[in-house]
Formats: sequence, C-alpha cells, structure tokens
Amino acid sequence: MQTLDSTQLQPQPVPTTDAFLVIENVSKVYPTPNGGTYTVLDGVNLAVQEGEFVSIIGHSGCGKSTLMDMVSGFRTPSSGEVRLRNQRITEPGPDRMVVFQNYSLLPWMTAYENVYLGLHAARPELSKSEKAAIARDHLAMVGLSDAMDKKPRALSGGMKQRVSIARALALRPEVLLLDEPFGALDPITREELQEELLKIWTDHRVTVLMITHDIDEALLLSDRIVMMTNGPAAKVGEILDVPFARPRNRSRVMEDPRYYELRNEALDFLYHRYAHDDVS
Ligand SMILES: Nc1ncnc2c1ncn2[C@@H]1O[C@H](COP(=O)(O)OP(=O)(O)OP(=O)(O)O)[C@@H](O)[C@H]1O
Repeated sequence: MQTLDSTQLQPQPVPTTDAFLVIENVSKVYPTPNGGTYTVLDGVNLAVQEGEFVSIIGHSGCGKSTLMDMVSGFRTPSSGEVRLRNQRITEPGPDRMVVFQNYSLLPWMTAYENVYLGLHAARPELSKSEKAAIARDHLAMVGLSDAMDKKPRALSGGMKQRVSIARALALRPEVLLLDEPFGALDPITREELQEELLKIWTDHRVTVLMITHDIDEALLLSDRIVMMTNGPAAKVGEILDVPFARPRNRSRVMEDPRYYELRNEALDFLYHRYAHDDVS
C-alpha cells in the first residue's frame, strides 16, 4: 500500500516511458463563461501496466470523467500527454472502448445489431459472417444469447449494460474504459454484473480503467485504486494496492482482514482527509 498523509501529499512520480498506458503531467483547464479559466486537473501522473485493472475514485466534480476522456481521446490535455504503447493519444480509436453508465445503445436496433454495428464500423476488413460470429460470441459471453433479437426497450438495465460491455469487448480493445458502469443498476444486478465483469476480465485480461463511487466494487475488482484529491486542480492523492489473490470471489475477498483495512483507508481518504460537501 502506498500511503501518504494529506499534509505530506507529494506529486505522484512521473511514470516511466515504457509503461503500457501512461498519463504524464496531465492538466486540464476549461474556459469559464466570464472569460476566466478553471483548472480541473493539475499535473496528474499515472502508469498502468498491460492487463491491469485500475479503479479511479474521488468526489463528484474532481475530474475523473475528464481524465478518462483524455484516455479515450474525446478530450485533449491542456498540458502533458497520455500515451498508449508509447503513442500519444490525440483522438478516439477502437483500441480504447468506453462503457458509460447510461448504456448508450441505439434504441431502434436489437442487442445483436448494436454489437454488430460497432464491429462493422471498426473492423471493415472482416466478412459479414465473421462479424456475425464475433457479435454472437460476445453476447453469449455476457449471457445474452437468448435476448439477442430484443431492442433496448425490452431489456432490463442490467441487460442493456451487458450489451454495452459486449459491444465494447467485441472490438478487442487494448483498454476498456468504464465510467461508473453499474451506477444506474439496483444493488443485486450490480453485484451480478460485477461478478460477470470479474470473470470476463479474468478470462480475457483486458486492461481496464474504471471510474466508480463504490469502494467495495473497487476492492473486489481492482489491482490498484487511484484516489483523486478534490478539485479544483485535482491530482492523484494516494494509490491503494489491492493484494487479494486472483481469481477472486466476493466472499473470500470480504473475509480477508486486509479488506477492512483497505476500505478504512479509502474511507478515511475520502471522508476525512478529502471530505467534500458534495458527497456522492
Ligand atoms: N466542457 C466543460 N467546460 C467547462 N467545465 C467543465 C466541462 N466539462 C467538465 N467541466 C467541469 O470540470 C469539473 C470536473 O468534471 P468531471 O465530469 O470530469 O468530474 P467527475 O469527477 O467525473 O464528476 P462525477 O463524479 O460527478 O461524474 C466539474 O466542475 C465540471 O463542471
């Protein structure tokens, strides 16, 4: 565990250049309506190894989505850079797929068509039957073989999020970006999907960067938990290493005495050292 007292908060070290995904000295400044500027992130450093599962937690508004948007390429840093395999990220690409909380499926298409369309756009070199097989396989992987022909309005929230995950993974991204993926789901469905994601990640070892407000979710799934300081000018405050052996299951993880130590460490960071009125 890397621990830092808030009074001793030091900038996280600049990542080495050979890490898989590197966020190096990234700052983001937005213009304000009165002609001024608002610094959301200030000098964020993080290196993610290939196949790692990293969660980002921090209070609402500290800039988690902004940071993730700079990895997906939907936004660009005001200074610093984000690199994947030593290539600077300047725009979105199929090597970095995002799953949002609100599913973002096309409502007039079936589950299968939603997955197929992504493949069609990103992998035009594949034949129709290859794309169809990949779409079916990925829907089966998330347990939706029987619901492939349903449109989003006929799917539950959990099923829609399964389609979103299948659609993202079907493109075989190098990095899967999850922005509060289970935030809209009821607690039982949420736990089910966490376990499915754990299994998928164990089987496929895609590199994952996930924003969550749920410390237990982060502890179950992650190799490391990145805790952001409050904005403006948020930074990486502390990083928790999550030591539980893999493959994991919820009850084994929760029986481990270190679970409560880590949980308390995260709670202390968020609700004492970086307490915020706007707790989410
Ligand atoms: N395009 C923009 N222009 C100006 N300010 C913005 C823009 N996008 C985001 N912000 C501001 O940047 C700050 C960080 O927003 P961001 O959505 O990244 O935070 P977050 O940590 O993901 O929040 P939440 O947990 O509530 O989703 C907020 O104060 C937000 O109002």
